[in-house]
Amino acid sequence: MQENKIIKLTVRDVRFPTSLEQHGSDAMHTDPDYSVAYVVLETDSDAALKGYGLTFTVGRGTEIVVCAVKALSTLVVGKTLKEIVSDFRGFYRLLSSDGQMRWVGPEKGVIQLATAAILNAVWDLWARVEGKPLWKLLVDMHLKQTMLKEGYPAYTTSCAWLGYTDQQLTQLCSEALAQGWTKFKVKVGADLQDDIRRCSLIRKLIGPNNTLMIDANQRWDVNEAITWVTKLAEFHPLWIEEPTCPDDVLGHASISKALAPLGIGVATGEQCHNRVMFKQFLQAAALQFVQIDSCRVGSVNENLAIILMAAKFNVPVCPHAGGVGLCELVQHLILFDYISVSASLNNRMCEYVDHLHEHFKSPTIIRNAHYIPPKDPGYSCEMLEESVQKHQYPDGEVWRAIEQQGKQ
Ligand SMILES: C[C@H](O)[C@@H](O)CC(=O)C(=O)O
Ligand SMILES: [Mg+2]
Repeated sequence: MQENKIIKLTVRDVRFPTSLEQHGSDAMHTDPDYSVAYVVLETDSDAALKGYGLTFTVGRGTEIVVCAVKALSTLVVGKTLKEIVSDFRGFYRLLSSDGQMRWVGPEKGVIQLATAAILNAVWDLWARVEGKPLWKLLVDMHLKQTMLKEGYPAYTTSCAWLGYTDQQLTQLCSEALAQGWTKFKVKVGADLQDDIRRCSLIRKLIGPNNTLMIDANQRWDVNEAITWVTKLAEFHPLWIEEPTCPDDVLGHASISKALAPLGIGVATGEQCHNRVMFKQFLQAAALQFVQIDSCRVGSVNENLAIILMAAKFNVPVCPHAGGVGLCELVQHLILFDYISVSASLNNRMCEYVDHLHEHFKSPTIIRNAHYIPPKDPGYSCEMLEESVQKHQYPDGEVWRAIEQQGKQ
């Protein structure tokens, strides 16, 4: 953005004689003349570029607001737009909390109306500089910008699949740490001693401040889940995922209740078959992390409903993406959740597994353990035709080769 130094502020008292025809009259304001204190900001960059702002008044008194605008104008003139918008909160406070002016407010009455007129002009100027109507500037700003710049936080499951050896686990986890990953999911549930060893290994590798999650893929019954996870509590997992049968809403509620004092939440959703199930899980406080899945329920439509319900219950959405193509698709949904629904990254992250992306036309882009918003049109579902042909079952060359090997 250009600097756009504000070099001049003019303010005028503009009144319309609406009282003559009783337009706008009410029980208390019987003779309003609709009026504005009208502000124009000029910049040094382009004579045609101006910011226009106003505040509404009802006739007499507008001159007092005009005076207040003039009194505040010294806080604006001489500042660059860049300076203002890079610390808009600071600028807002400068205007609303000026050490001497605030006595005739603070943040109310004439001084507040004057502040509104000036700030409206600054917003107008900014939107014009960006070439957007204000609503679009607002919609696009911050959240979307943050996503475009930093991406959506991801966690990795690829270091600790259940079938990996300790050596693999150590190597993959060390590599992931070096790449900037801070959140790790470990598969558990088959053998408690193995789980203790693997979780201890990972916790040592990642240190106390990184995040660990555990995933049992429905292996236990309810009481078993509680006992087992209690024994893993010393590794401080953020959540236990799919502790039991994915249809057992009340079972999940019992597990949630039992594990809450240990600071462990319950995550589920990858096998939750529709929005009604999610509704019940949410109503029963049976989960603390909603794991939407782009391919389990009825596509975007049903996932939007689930995202909105999660927001209503104030439960974070942390999508499931362990599979082929799931990362590609679900990244769109979690960006929607952040930009248009939750506006929060608190306890939120999207799963990432580092497998098979090379078969997609627009594979996910991960930078510094964050999903970078996809730019290509569409839902990122398109696969490379060559990959599809090679992997088509049972006649694709990959499967034919495997079959041949089996026969030898
Ligand atoms: C069979 C899948 O890999 C499953 O283990 C994925 C999963 O549970 C997850 O990513 O979470
Ligand atoms: Mg899982």
